[in-house]
Amino acid sequence: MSVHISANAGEIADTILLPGDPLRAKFIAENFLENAKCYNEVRGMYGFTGQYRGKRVSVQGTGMGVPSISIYANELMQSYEVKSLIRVGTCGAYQPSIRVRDLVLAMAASTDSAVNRVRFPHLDYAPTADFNLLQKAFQAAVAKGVSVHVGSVFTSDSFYREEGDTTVERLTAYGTLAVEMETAALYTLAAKYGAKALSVLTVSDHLVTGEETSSEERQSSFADMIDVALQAATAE
Ligand SMILES: O=P(O)(O)O[C@H]1O[C@H](CO)[C@@H](O)[C@H]1O
Ligand SMILES: O=c1cc[nH]c(=O)[nH]1
Repeated sequence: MSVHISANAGEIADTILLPGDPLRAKFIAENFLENAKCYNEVRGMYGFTGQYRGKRVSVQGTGMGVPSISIYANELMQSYEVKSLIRVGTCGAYQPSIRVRDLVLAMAASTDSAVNRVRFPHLDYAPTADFNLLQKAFQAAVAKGVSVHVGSVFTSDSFYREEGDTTVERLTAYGTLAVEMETAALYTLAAKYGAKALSVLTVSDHLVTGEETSSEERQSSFADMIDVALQAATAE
């Protein structure tokens, strides 16, 4: 057991999917894994372990934002020796060439979170994805015929921005693909523990064009994202 996860040693696979929403963890376990068993309900942050194409895979909700995912990522790697972590989340697109429902593979993450300024007081650390996972996810997305974009994302501490804030415009001008709230922390912690990490994101809304997804569209694009993530997680 760790502070926020009630699993016994050995109950969590060394490969894990990490949705922000704990109900998405339950949905993935029930619809994509075989013989899934729940190992965590602490704080309603569900975790399950099952099989995907004969391989053991877990799925754990992380909550929203850098502090919340940092708790789960730390405990999964420190107490349960998880080695490969794939975030499956939603993001808001910045670039006009990206459409809602597209997939974004986060190669790198900028952030306005202060955690790395505390960790590295004299430099700007560059949190990056594991290349091998990124390559496998890209290949899986292309093979499925999914519209996929690879590049940098912005991990923001704020879902709602103040009036007059020009962050979106500046990051868009510098080629950032999309905004979400966890990837920079996940990549940094994976580097600390010598683990592999990747964020596979579905575009749920567009911050520049205003385009949005319906709940039915979200469901089917989630399926593409989860399929791509599971293929990347389990490919030899
Ligand atoms: O869909 P999830 O994984 O929760 O990710 C995105 O959605 C939440 C905001 O609505 C933030 O956690 C953001 O990163
Ligand atoms: O963090 C997020 C996720 C989806 N859409 C946004 O605008 N922000």
